[in-house]
Amino acid sequence: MRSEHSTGDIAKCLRLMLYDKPGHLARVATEIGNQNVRIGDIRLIRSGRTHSTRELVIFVSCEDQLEDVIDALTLLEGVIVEDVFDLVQAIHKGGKIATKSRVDINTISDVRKIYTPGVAAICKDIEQRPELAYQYTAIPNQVAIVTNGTAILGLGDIGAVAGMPVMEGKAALFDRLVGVSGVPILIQNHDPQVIIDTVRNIAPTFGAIKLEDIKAPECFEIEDTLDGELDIPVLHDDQHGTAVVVLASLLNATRFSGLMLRKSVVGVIGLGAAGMGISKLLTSYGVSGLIGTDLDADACKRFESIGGRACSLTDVMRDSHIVIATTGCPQLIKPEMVRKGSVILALSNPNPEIEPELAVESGAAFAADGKSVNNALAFPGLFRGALNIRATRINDKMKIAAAQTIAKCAEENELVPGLLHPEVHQAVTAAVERAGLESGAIKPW
Ligand SMILES: NC(=O)c1ccc[n+]([C@@H]2O[C@H](COP(=O)([O-])OP(=O)(O)OC[C@H]3O[C@@H](n4cnc5c(N)ncnc54)[C@H](O)[C@@H]3O)[C@@H](O)[C@H]2O)c1
Ligand SMILES: O=C(O)C[C@H](O)C(=O)O
Ligand SMILES: [Mg+2]
Repeated sequence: MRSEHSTGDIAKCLRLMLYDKPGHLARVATEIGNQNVRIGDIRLIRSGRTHSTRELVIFVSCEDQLEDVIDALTLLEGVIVEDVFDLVQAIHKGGKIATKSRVDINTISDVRKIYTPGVAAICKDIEQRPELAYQYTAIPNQVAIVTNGTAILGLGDIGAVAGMPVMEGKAALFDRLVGVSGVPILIQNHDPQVIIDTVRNIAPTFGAIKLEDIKAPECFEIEDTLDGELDIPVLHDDQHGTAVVVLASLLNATRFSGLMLRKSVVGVIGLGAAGMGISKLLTSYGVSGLIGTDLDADACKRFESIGGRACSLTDVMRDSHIVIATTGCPQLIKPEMVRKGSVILALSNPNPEIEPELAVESGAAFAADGKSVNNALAFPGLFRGALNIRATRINDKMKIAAAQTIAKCAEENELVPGLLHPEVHQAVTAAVERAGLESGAIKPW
């Protein structure tokens, strides 16, 4: 019987002991399908004489649906549900990152070279010529990922420690995609001055600073002050990484739909960190028809100070060719609000303001959510490129070059390429290096 639940994206793993005879696995799969549940990987764990054990990944929408699947399987002859576990929890056990040695330590002579007394000579060399730290330490490849936990995804102020899994995720992507060592720094404090002082004091450890999930308006003061004071790049990913990937997707969306981006009315819903970062980069790119809305009057004022026009949510939805939502409010955009032929980027994570499929069913020409239009397409190459040329900052020319490159890497009819596209991060790195060198974003040594 078909379940009343929708198909979901919570990944669970079932460990099943099954009769090992032809067709039995198919019956199990059919029963799971009858519950409106998709199946992912299937792995053979143990093969016995009469029974085998398999692990099946399934995607459910809620715990009740999982219970329905288990109940249905339990009723099938020759099926024993041995275990059920949550794949997301499983992958987080022990954390996702670690600091590892890059050198072999096999003999005591190795120890004397990498550690005391040999290391002292390197320390003295760096004392004499500080720039040698860029040759003889990990500093130029390390990026601090700094949060105070005030805007973790769209979950709000859940605290810095609760945000650690996101910071570890960003660090894991840094390593995997561009070989940068990302180091989470959790600062449990709301006072912008404390964040500024802390980051300034630890900055010598790093080649760059990535601010993450710090809410508006504090994020603006923190970034502006640190950017002015430090001679390494300081970039708030939620503002600028997001802006780059939005610009990339709009370059493609307007190409596909025949709109002219610079002449389009772009409506921004949610004028916090992401909304303002996006608005500033679009303005710098030459978009002049920016309208926007926020529940907070000060956020609207800030938007107007950069040339946007604040109005109501209804006005934004009615008047915009392109709508970009960054509010953290799932389902804020109702189907009846969607303007025919518009482009809708509902970017809040973990859940968008409107599901892209629903937006398209409701008349949008293109729609995407924050899982695909995600700043992880931008930040690895932005930082890798800046570190490679020892840039002192990541300027708008570098951001626009990154966006144009991401847009070019997309396949026909894709707004942006997949995150694991083999070339995108290398291509963005090269574009950022070029734009940084051409625009003088480097410090003379
Ligand atoms: N896809 C991506 O790459 C990406 C990147 C950054 C942020 N985001 C998402 O964007 C959302 C916001 O993040 P942020 O860092 O900008 O947070 P933020 O707290 O700085 O800003 C959120 C803003 O939305 C406004 N807002 C809240 N509810 C609203 C409503 N109903 N109508 C109008 N405005 C409303 C708030 O007043 C605030 O100004 C989060 O869900 C986050 O996951 C996505
Ligand atoms: O973390 C993400 O997936 C993107 C972005 O930085 C966000 O805060 O939502
Ligand atoms: Mg973020």
